Amino acid sequence: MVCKFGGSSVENAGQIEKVKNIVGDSKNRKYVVVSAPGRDEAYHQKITDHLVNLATNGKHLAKKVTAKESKKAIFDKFSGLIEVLKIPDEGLLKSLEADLNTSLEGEKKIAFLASRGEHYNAKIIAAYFNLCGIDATLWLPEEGGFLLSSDFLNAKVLPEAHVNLAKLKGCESVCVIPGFYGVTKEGDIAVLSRGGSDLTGGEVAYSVEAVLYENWSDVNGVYEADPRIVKESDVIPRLTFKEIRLLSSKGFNVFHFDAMNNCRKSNIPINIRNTNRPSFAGTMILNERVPDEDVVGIARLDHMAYIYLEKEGLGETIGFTEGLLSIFNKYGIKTYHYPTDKDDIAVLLKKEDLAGNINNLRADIESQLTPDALEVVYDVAIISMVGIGMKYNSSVIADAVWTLKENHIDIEMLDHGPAKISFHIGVAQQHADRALELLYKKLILKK
Ligand SMILES: Nc1ncnc2c1ncn2[C@@H]1O[C@H](COP(=O)(O)OP(=O)(O)O)[C@@H](O)[C@H]1O
Ligand SMILES: N[C@@H](CC(=O)OP(=O)(O)O)C(=O)O
Repeated sequence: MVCKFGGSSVENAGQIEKVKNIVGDSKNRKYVVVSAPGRDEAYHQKITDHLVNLATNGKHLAKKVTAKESKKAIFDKFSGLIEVLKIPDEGLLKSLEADLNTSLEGEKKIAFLASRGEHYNAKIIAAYFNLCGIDATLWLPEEGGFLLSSDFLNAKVLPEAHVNLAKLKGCESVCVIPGFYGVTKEGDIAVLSRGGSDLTGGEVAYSVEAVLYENWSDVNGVYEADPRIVKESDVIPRLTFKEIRLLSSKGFNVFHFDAMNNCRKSNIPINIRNTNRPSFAGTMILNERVPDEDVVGIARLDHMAYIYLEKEGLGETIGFTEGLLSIFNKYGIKTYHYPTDKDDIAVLLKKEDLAGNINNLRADIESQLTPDALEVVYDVAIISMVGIGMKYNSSVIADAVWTLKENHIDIEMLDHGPAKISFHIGVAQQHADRALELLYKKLILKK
């Protein structure tokens, strides 16, 4: 079994003790992937964010934490862990200090520093396991060869990484593996996208042909809707890979949406569980389940915008959509949906991605595609209903539309996913919380 423990599960000594108990509870928990500690005590920021803030000279954290303050927060976190867990220091803090003063520059510096949270946490956790009588071996990506592409801040896993990880198969002791980072063929440290320890866990599970990938966090499983907004929301016992991929790409931040790809191919189930409530079964993610309900989860993306274009016959012009998307690509802007019709198209994206880009983007679209009209609509929330049962009952779309109409909430956009297991409704951001609650009550709570 592979177990990944997220930042909240390894945030402080008390949490790390819970992790030790969970790992010690079953001999099958052989591969333990750990994140950087979650939030620090002084600023309540993730240690990874402090590390990026240090690397960017204080530009990363919005609430004006200086690079010096971040450095202190990182140092305090690790020295606190070493002290409370009674880890023999053996130069750990000296080596951390040296790393924090790296002479690297640019993206290499950001990636290297960002990786230090996982690096030092794994060292501390492996040492702590051994102190507590769990025979543990530390497997470092730079030594074992978790090989990544040279896109330093959003690296991709290379096939050789699987070959090297597979060497861990049959390992006698518990292998402690830092998540989120790896090494390029040139020997530089690179990181996966944010939340990437989930990805490391998935790659390990695939490589060692695990029977189960446990993903431990601070929630009882995947909830039907974000539990911070919809209080009545309950844990979903079973989800398919396709459903969780849709939900997590649309705002369910509990699990990285690319982390299940290899598990899905190899039919390795993923179990989302709570480190603070290990007796709860959590959510099981599988290739197949019985669709007892139409809508199983409702996700939401906030503060979106869409660019609306009108031009006669654009829907039938070969290459129009491709040309449009390549313009967004040029500015590094991620696009979400692009519903299209005979004479118009709308492209959904994050409002924040337009900041600083909108003038140039508009100029490029106007000169290259000569639209008759181009309008930008800001502050839209996209609510996504997902469930394999919808394939057999699309009348839930009518229920959703009627519920919003009855409550005087205008629909800005409606898009039915081609697999017929999702549909997306855009509403003004100001109505987002109410719309989510109303849709939850109508489509899920009615059960
Ligand atoms: N539908 C959902 N179900 C469960 N958690 C959700 C959902 N949507 C958003 N979340 C958030 O995801 C968080 C867990 O993911 P994450 O912050 O990555 O944890 P970790 O740091 O332990 O990896 C929860 O604390 C919760 O606030
Ligand atoms: N620490 C990294 C990687 C990660 O996966 O973290 P977490 O498990 O806390 O989401 C990040 O913050 O992006």
